[in-house]
Amino acid sequence: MSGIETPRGPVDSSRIPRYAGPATYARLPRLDEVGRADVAVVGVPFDSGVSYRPGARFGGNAIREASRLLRPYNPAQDASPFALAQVADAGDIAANPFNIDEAVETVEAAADELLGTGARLMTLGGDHTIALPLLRSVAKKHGPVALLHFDAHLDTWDTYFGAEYTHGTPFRRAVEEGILDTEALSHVGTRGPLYGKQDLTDDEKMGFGIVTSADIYRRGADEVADQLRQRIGDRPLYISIDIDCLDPAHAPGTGTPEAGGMTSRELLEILRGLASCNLVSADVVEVAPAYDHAEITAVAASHTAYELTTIMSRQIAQAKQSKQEKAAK
Ligand SMILES: N=C(N)NCCCC(=O)O
Ligand SMILES: [Zn+2]
Ligand SMILES: [Zn+2]
Repeated sequence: MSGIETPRGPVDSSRIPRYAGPATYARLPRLDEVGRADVAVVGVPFDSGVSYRPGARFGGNAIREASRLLRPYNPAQDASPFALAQVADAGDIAANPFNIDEAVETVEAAADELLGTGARLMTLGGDHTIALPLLRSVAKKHGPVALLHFDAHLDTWDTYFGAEYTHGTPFRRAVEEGILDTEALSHVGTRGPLYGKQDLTDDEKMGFGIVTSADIYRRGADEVADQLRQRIGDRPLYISIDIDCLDPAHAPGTGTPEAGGMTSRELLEILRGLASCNLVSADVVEVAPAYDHAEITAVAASHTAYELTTIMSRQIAQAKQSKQEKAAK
C-alpha cells in the first residue's frame, strides 16, 4: 500500500481554506481513505463516567474542529509528523452511553482491533473512564506499561456511588489488574483538595510518584521532563492527559476544574522533553466544549495531541529507517 511509503498528509490549506469541509483531526485523511495507519487518531464520545459536569462526549469533535489550524511542520520537535508516518483519523468508537460496563468493553475491543493493525493510538476523549480499557488493550500488546498521567486529579480513587468504572478510578483499576509497570508511574500537575490524606497514602502504595503543578512552577518544565524521562527509561510508555491538568484559565472547558494548574506552554514543553521516550499510545480526555470559551480548551488539546503525534511519528520513522539499514547490510 502506497500510504506506508509516502504517507498521505492533511488537506493542503493553501488550496482549500482550512475552515472548509468536515473536520478530521488536523485535516488528515480518514483511516478508510488510506487503508492502514501508523498512528490512528480515534474519538471516544463517552462521558457517562463523570462525577460532576457532563459534556466530554463532545470533546473529540471539538478537538477536531480546533485542529484545523495545525500546520504540517512542528518546529519544536523539528519534524513534519504527517510526512514521517501515516497518521489518519479513525473516526469514533460508538460506546453505549447507558451502560458503562458495556462501553468499557467496546472501547477495549475497538482499541484491540486498531492496535492489531500495528497502529499506535492517539485517542481523543471522552471522560477519563476510557483510559482503563485503552490501557488494557495496550498492555495486551506490550505487557505492563509505564504511565505518565497528566491531571489535576489522582484518579486512583476506589468507587463512586459503588461504581468501579468512573473517571475518578481508572488508574486504581489498572494497578489492580497488573497492567501498569509499577516502577514507572507518575501523576503530573496534581493539585487541589482531596477527600483525605489517605488518598495520597493509597496512591503512593500503588506505586505512583507525584509532580504537583506547584513543583512544575518551581522547578520548570525542562527539569521535570528530565526527571520523568529518567524514571521511564526505555519502557513502553502510555501518556494519558486529562486536559484539566491545565489551569482553568488555559482549559475552562472541562468537567472538574481546579485552580492553580500549569500553563499550556508548560504542558507542551514537558511533552517535548519526553520526545525520546518509547511512546506506544496516548490519550487526551475531559474536554467539555459546553464550558469552553473561544475554543481555548479545544485548541490546547489539539496542540497537545499534535506534540504526542509528533513523538510517535518520529519514532515510527526512526524504527523504519533502522530496519531498512539493517536489511541493506
Ligand atoms: N478525572 C477527572 N477529570 N476528575 C476526577 C474527579 C473525581 C472527583 O469528583 O472527585
Ligand atoms: Zn482531572
Ligand atoms: Zn482525570
